[in-house]
Amino acid sequence: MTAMQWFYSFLKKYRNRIIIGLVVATITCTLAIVNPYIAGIIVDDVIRGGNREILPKLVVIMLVATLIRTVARYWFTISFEKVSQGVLFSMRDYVYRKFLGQDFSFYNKNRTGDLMSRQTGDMEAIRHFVAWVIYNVYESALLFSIALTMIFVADFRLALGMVVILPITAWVTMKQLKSVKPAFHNIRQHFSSLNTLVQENVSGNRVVKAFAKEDYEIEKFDVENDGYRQAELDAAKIWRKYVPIFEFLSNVLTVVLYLVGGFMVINNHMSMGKLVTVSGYLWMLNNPLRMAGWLANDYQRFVTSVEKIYSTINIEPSIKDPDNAIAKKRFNGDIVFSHVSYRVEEEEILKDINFHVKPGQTVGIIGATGSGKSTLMNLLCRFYDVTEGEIKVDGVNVKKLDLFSLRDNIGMAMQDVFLFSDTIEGNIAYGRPDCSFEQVMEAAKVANAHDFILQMPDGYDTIIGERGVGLSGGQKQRISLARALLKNPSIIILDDTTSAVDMETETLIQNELNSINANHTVFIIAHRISSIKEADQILVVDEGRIVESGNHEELLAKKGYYHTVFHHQYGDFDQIKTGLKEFNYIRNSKTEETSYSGGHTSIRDWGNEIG
Ligand SMILES: Nc1ncnc2c1ncn2[C@@H]1O[C@H](COP(=O)(O)OP(=O)(O)OP(=O)(O)O)[C@@H](O)[C@H]1O
Repeated sequence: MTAMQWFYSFLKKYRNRIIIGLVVATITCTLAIVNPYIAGIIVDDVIRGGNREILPKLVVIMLVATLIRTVARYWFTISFEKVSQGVLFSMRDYVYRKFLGQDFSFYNKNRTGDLMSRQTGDMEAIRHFVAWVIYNVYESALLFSIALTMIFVADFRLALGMVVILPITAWVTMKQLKSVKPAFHNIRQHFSSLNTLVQENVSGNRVVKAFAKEDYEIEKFDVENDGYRQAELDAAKIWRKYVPIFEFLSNVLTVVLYLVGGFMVINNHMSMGKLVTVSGYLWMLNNPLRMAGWLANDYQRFVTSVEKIYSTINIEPSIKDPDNAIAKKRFNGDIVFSHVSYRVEEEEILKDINFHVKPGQTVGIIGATGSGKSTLMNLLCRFYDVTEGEIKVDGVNVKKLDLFSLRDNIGMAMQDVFLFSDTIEGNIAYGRPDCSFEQVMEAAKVANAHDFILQMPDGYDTIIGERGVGLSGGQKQRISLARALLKNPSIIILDDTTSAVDMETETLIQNELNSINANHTVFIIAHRISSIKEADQILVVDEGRIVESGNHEELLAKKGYYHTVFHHQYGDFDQIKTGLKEFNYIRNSKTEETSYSGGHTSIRDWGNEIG
């Protein structure tokens, strides 16, 4: 399918309405011949022939024709506006769905500003084409043809003199269309870049301010802004060259008419009334010629926008539902990674990963930054596909599973927390909008968010900003955790979810999680050993490989990577033991309202205290 065929598929729905609109436009164009024609009769029969009694009748006909033209024109312009809005609505919806259906790779490659431009500026160019350009092109061509026919009827020699203009006009129009095309592509490119810059600066305004980079960003914006202005000027430079040509051609018509026509009237080859009639048709010839340049521009803008949108959405996502996809309401959470490797171009991100997680188990994943921990989970969720090996959930390769079913069974609290501009309740209930308020509260309690939410100005109804502005990092993480838990999924993925909360809160969250864990397979990605120590299985990832696995005690006994990290985080073990004894002594001798909640403090807390 070409870009134009794709566009036509939206227009098709309105074919009847467009045809009716064009029929009405035909009527208005045809009625345009009435007034000049009657003007000629008035000159020849009323003024020169003295037949005054027909004058009122002629005037009434002129008025009625004008009235019908005005009403009909109003009707069909509104009709085309409605069609354009309808086309735009369906197209915007389609493009939006396409965007949402795309995979992570699509969003890695496309800038947000570009995608925004497709949905705004490009859509507007299409709306303008449907609402205005279609009927104007039709009307111009029709008016021109009708006028030329009428002049032919009046006097074919005069008409032949005017026809000479036609091939020249067609040639100039084609030339303009061809030369403005790259200029409009350039404009769209600059518009997208400008959009991207504004979007990034608005989203990242805190970073800009924190680094006092306002001047730098303004300079960058000025460069883009100037680029956009220049692109518009370059395009204008091209099409402006053609405006005087069309203007000249339309004036040539006037000159030809009065020169040839006047000559014929003087030599009595044509009546004065006919010359008046023909000169009345002149605007019907001139206007289309003057409009030709503008219409060519608008058409080219429209073509560029359709091509841009189509090329953006005409990318098949590499991750999609397989044929005969297997869907399951609830998975047990049995997960097997078997010889899984993941490569991006030449870079091996994950290499020969093997592990088995039984339903209800908790798996801790630890490793240096950039070692591939999040990628493991991205593969499980099929945000990307493995390049080798396979991942099975409940014995079925994830590539054979229905994507919705797979992802609906996974509750993920991502490393990079994104909260919507909505109430806290709305954010937590995002995955289960039909849940009750009590369920929202329950999830918030497990995520240890309930208390701080109640302290917010409107509690659960507090509106939080686009990126959760107004909340601390730890608070955002806890809302994101509550959002993941509320789905009650069979698989929970917590990617660095408690990195920004204090140790005490983390302990509380872990205890709450432990109480609900039986029904869920849980993955906890963390840098702090404290977060994963209790896990049934801990995977130590280094440079894309699992270098160690086992539970906490087994890994310590191995005296490998995990052991080293443990000692980095907790210092000397014996010293910790002694320290813990002292700490417990101090704590027990304090009031019961010690800041460390009874029973939750462990070696790791102490380790961090002294660390
Ligand atoms: N789709 C991708 N395209 C290109 N590179 C990728 C892709 N996915 C992952 N990577 C790269 O793979 C490496 C591992 O990334 P990953 O996010 O899994 O690390 P991580 O262990 O979770 O790190 P951190 O602890 O900092 O979150 C990084 O170098 C990352 O840039």
